[in-house]
Amino acid sequence: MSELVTTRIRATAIKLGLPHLADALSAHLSRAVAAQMGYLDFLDLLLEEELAVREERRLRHALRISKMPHHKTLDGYDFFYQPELDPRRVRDLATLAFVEAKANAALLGPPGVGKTHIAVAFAVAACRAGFTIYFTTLDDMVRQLKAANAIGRLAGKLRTYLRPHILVLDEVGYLPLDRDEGNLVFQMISKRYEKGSIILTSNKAFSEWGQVFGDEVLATAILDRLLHHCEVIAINGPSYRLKNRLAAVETHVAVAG
Ligand SMILES: Nc1ncnc2c1ncn2[C@@H]1O[C@H](COP(=O)(O)OP(=O)(O)OP(=O)(O)O)[C@@H](O)[C@H]1O
Repeated sequence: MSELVTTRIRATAIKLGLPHLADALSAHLSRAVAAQMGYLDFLDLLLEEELAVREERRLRHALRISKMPHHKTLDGYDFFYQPELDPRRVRDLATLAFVEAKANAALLGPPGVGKTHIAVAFAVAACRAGFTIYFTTLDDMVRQLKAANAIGRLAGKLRTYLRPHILVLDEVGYLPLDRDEGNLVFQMISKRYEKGSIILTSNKAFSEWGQVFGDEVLATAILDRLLHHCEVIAINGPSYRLKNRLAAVETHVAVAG
């Protein structure tokens, strides 16, 4: 192909918003010539690669704006460390049927068992599948909603938590809320009810949520909406944060003995 035509295709690709195709054209041409590729295969290769590059860019952007603290996946989760947790159940949930159904998932258990890890793994899988995610701790969300409410901007701020397909609500129960704060959480949960998924993590049993939200009636109303369509996973095991420390102590005891 003449240099003139290549230059024209590159310019057209840029005008059409296909910058990767423009960049990679020469390299692809050489490969196509070397492999004696047919016209259709060549076009297929160009379009597939443009799509892959776009998808990668979309994913990077979506992960960045999700505010997730990391992007861990189930591949990095050691199920042997939590033998009471059924890996099939967790992997089933990672297929995201509950997200399609606009249902919720709750991960309950003591500190360090990997509740956030698994919540993020679900969210990363969902992000790959094209769902939008927003990650927050309960405490941070309440602070943001309170500040917005104080200046008459509650409705706008609520939208941050209502818009994404999935809201990851981390660390429910770590700090108790007063009744007004609990009420802000209720507003968010009732507006999301059957409209979008919440994946939450909590170190408190549902029976203790009255203390978390500063009011038994309010906690019941929140739980009623949250649990109507909800997958609950309880992880009862040791903290992974202590794994190496416990192993070191055991070695020390064995050596000393
Ligand atoms: N079974 C596991 N396999 C691999 N890594 C794990 C496992 N469990 C936890 N971790 C890791 O241990 C650290 C703590 O886990 P994570 O924050 O998910 O726990 P958590 O249950 O949410 O704790 P907390 O309630 O204190 O926030 C993270 O780095 C996480 O990736």
